[in-house]
Amino acid sequence: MVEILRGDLIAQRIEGEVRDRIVQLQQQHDCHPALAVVLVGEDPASAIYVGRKKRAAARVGIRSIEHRLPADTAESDLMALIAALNADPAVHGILVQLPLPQQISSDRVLGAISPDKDVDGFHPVNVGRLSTGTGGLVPCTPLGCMILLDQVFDDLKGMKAVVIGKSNIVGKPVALLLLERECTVTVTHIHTRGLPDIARTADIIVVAAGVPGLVRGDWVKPGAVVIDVGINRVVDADGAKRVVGDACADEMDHARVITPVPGGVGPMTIACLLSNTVRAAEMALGLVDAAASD
Ligand SMILES: Nc1nc(=O)c2c([nH]1)NC[C@@H]1CN(c3ccc(C(=O)N[C@@H](CCC(=O)O)C(=O)O)cc3)C=[N+]21
Repeated sequence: MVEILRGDLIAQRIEGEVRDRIVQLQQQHDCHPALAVVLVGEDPASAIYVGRKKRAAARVGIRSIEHRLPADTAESDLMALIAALNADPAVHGILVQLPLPQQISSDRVLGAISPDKDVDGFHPVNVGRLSTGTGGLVPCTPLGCMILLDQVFDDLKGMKAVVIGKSNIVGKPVALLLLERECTVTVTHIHTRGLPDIARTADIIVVAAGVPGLVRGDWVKPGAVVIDVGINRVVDADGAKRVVGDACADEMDHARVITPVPGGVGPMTIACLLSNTVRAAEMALGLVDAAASD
């Protein structure tokens, strides 16, 4: 019988650890970690995610400062806000919610965030550090996936991992983290020829393709572990709205472990955002080095 790995429960444990570190920072350094969340436009899904991040920050004692800008904001105005947040010593983390409206270049915006405040880990300096295994702030969803795998395995060395999806926010960074742990990593995507056969070779499948139910039961070797990053809003045959992952959850009985959607990777992403914010505050105080691996 497949084990359902409850990310929401592990996220609660991480939140507890983050809360303890914040108490230390407050008592020993009079430091109050703060996260600036920038939301441009009215995308309803983005508004929901930002709301979740704010509530989670409040639970652990992180001050969250929300900046809501209209959908027609000029790139230069957003850049000016980022410059002000970079310069503000009371702000430890900056998150610009993606996607951005089309008149704004997300590459330029992400590149303008100070790498030391880049709690998403999307700045090219942090991408470079990740690719050379020299620390930096690591993207939240990939970090959450690795913590989930650490619940299953003592050591990932020598495992065969297949990543499905090649995005900058999940597929590429999670592949680098798996490689750093000495997995043999194959990065694939929806255009990969023979994808089911490749997936069947995997001990670990991480799927972040944004295609509901892409990974079928017969893509998964018996005993494999499936980390499902997909969050897809679908309408059932009976008209009910549901959130489903990129794997067919009801075809995974022969797998060793699968992460549920919702309640799997999503809550881990938020817990890792909180943990990155505390790490940014610790870095600002000189308590940890940006080059440290944790
Ligand atoms: N700069 C930036 N950083 C991000 O990290 C970022 C972003 N932009 N844009 C959008 C995506 C999406 N994302 C999610 C976070 C948590 C859940 C989450 O907690 N999901 C719950 C609820 C799912 C639901 O019902 O909607 C779950 O999976 O259990 C989902 C999605 C962060 N993102």
